[in-house]
Order: sequence, then structure tokens, then C-alpha cells
Amino acid sequence: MKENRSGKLLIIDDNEDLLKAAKIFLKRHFEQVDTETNPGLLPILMVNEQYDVILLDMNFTKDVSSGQEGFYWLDRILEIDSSAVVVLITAYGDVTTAVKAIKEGATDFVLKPWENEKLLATLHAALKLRKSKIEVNQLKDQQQQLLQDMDRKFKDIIGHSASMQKVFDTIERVAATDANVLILGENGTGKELIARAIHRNSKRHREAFVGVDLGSITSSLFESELFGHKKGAFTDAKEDRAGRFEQANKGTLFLDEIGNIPMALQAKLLATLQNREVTRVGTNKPIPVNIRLVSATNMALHTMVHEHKFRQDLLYRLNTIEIVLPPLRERMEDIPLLADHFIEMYSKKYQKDIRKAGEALIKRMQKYHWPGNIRELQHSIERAVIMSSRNVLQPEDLFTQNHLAPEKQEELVSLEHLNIEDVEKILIRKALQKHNGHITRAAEELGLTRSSLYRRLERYGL
Ligand SMILES: Nc1ncnc2c1ncn2[C@@H]1O[C@H](COP(=O)(O)OP(=O)(O)OP(=O)(O)O)[C@@H](O)[C@H]1O
Repeated sequence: MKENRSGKLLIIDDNEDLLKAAKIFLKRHFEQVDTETNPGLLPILMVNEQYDVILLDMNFTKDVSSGQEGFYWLDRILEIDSSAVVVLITAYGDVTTAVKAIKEGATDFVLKPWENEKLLATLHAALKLRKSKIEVNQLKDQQQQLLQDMDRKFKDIIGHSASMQKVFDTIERVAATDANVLILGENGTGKELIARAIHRNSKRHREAFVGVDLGSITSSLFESELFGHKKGAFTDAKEDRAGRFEQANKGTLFLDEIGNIPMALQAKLLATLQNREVTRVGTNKPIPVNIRLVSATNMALHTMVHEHKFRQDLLYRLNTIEIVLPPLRERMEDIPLLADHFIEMYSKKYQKDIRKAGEALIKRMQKYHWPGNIRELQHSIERAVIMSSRNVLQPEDLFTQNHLAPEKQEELVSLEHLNIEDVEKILIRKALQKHNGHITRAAEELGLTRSSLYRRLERYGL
């Protein structure tokens, strides 16, 4: 009768006859059985294959009785993979060493010479343990994600304009359904905020909200980031890893900058969404996933479809519901509310007594074009709150600063008074201006990733 064999075993023992016999017997019961006489090869073997159970001899000839070499290799194995399951092979009558080894992290031991049936029972139990260790690790990943999510403060979504009211209305209608939502809008218009609001108001709100910024992942890592990988699937794959799809299981997956996903991967993403299962890189075993997908981009996806840069069938999967967030310059009536909101927030944070934005400042803000949208407004107010010594903010608190009047500032400074940081600032401003605050394009021009551009914007207060 054919048994459903699973589990990869590695046996390390310096007795070749024992290895041969064990392999012949165990191959009938497990998916893969590798053997090796030289424990020195353990690290390489473990990088190349993800073993479920390692059967390790405690007494190599070099140090026959004390098991010291066995202890050394046990440590090394656990160092390489802390969830490795190691079963020791010990000589008859050496139970004390075995007990000590179990205290140090081994799972179980078998006595030499062994009875095949007993060995089998021990290995099956070890395999079960391995499976639950892997599950626990996945749960830990999910938990981590949940904690990170809780750490982030949910900020109120401000917007009285008709266009924002329409957005709120759509969120209310779709949140409770499992429909995929595509959010379109320029940088800083609040796409992520809306995605979180959809999650918070959905039936999945107790589960994880997992966000992935596809704009800051190099294309070689896209696949493993989204779908996970098996240890050894590529050079840096040191451990089995669940991808974002698995981490978001039962919750919401937010794919930001979806327009950046390479054509080759679009097909895999589509298949994943259609079949509701992911296949980790380096495996061919599909894992079922249950996610609600919210995606966002500042790119013109519909145009990209016409230009054959984005698959139409994928777009139709993503945009069951489409939400278009208007740029701030098209809803200037929201500026007073937003200004009050951020002034209150930062006054509290920096313990200042700033009550509001004066009328002149509001008017001035309503004339500015805000290429970086609400993010730019938020940062400008934060800076003004820190710097101002007034109770009511005035235009000069925001608009005399370099960041909102870049054109004039740069012409005035001569290069010899600049340091590298100053030059960097100027280049960043120029790139942002040139691309109308479009972070991805500015980053591309500067040769930076989006996340490192964001880091610089934060650091320089731009
Ligand atoms: N309507 C709003 N009310 C209050 N704060 C807002 C609003 N919209 C955006 N913000 C704030 O502006 C900042 C940028 O928003 P968010 O990150 O959601 O924008 P985004 O469109 O996802 O940006 P990007 O495309 O650059 O990733 C955040 O700090 C967010 O809290």
C-alpha cells in the first residue's frame, strides 16, 4: 500500500553502513532522506535544503564517549535554524548525555542499535512538532503585523468638500462587503488612510491589515515579498517565510503603488486572486488564502492598460470598486479644517499653545497648489508649529520657509557655501518640482528608492 509520504530528513552519522540501512528503510516512509558522514557539511546542507528533522549522531569517532562534538553540532544547527527539530542518535547506556542534549534544545533521542518501528514513531512525532513550529512562526509573523498596525495611530479623515463626502459615502457602502477596492490619487492625498478606514469598517477589522509598498521593493524581491519563499529558494532565503498574502490571511491586504508591479508578476498576482491560493517561491504547493484586497496607485492605470503596461484582466479584478481621491488643490474648501486638525495635533505633540491659522494664512494656503497634497500641508504645519512663537499662525510661518518658496531660494545661494546636505536638498526640491510632487518619478530621477527619498524628505523637513 502506498503511504502519503511527507517530511525531509537528514541523517548525520559517521557509520556508513548505518546510514545505508537507515536510508533504505526510511525512504519508504518519508518524502526525502539525505545522509552525510561529515557533520562539517551541515551548514551548507541546511542552506540548500529545508530539513524537517535532522537525525544527529552524538558520538563521532573523533570524540567517542563524551558526545562533545554532538553538542557542538546541535548548537550550530539551532543557531542556523532556531526551529530545527533534531533527534539524537546515542549509544546504548548513554541516556545522561541524551537528557542533557534535550535540555539544550534537541527534540528527542533514539538509542543505537534501534528498532525500526520505534525509530519511525519517534520521527513521525518529530515531524509533527516541526509542522507546529512552522505554524507558530507564521502566527508570530501575523501577530507582529497586527502589533505594528495597532502601534500606528489612526488619524481622523478630514474632508467636508463634496468630493470627499462622496468618498466617505463609497467607503460606507463597500467596507462591509469583500469587494476589491482600487484607490486612485496623487501622492499624499490619503490613499493609505482610506484603505485603513475600509479595513476598520469591515467585518475583518479584528484581523490584520497588511500593507505593502510595491514602490519601495526591488523587482527581484516582489515575488517573495508577496507570495513568500521556501528557505534556499534564492541566495538570501535563509528561512521559510510567509509572504504578505499569507500574513494578511482573513484580514485585508493593501497593495500600495500597484502600478509598479512588473508585467511578469501581474499574471501570478491575477492567478492568486482568481484561485485564492498562493504558491511560495521555490515550492509548487498552493496554500489557500482568504484576503480582502485594497490597492492604490498614483499612476494612470487605465492609460497603462492601453499602453500594454498593465493587464486589463488584472485591472478588472482590482477595481470592482474604484475610489478617486481628489488632489488638495481641487478641494481648497477643506484647507481650514485640515489646518485646524494638524495645528491641534502638533500643538499637543510639541506642547505649544497655538490655537489656529489666521485668516491671511488660510487665504495664502488656498492659493498654493500643494503638489505634495495633504502630506505636504501636514509637514508644513508641523514645522510651523515647532518654529512659531505666535498663538495664531501667519503666512510667514509657513511661506517664508525654504520649502514653500523653493524657486527663489536656490538662485540666491552660491555653491561654495553649500555642504553635501544642502546640495542634496536642492536636488530633491528640483526633482519634486519638476515632477509635480510625484514621489516615484522624482525618486527615479534622483536614483533613489521611494523609501529612501521619503527618509530624506523627513530628515530635511521638505
Ligand atoms: N483627509 C485627511 N485627513 C487628515 N489627514 C489626512 C487626510 N488625508 C491624508 N492625510 C494625512 O496625510 C498623510 C499622507 O496620507 P497617505 O499616506 O494616506 O497618502 P497616500 O495617498 O497613501 O500617499 P502616497 O501615495 O505618497 O503613499 C498621512 O499622514 C495622512 O494621515
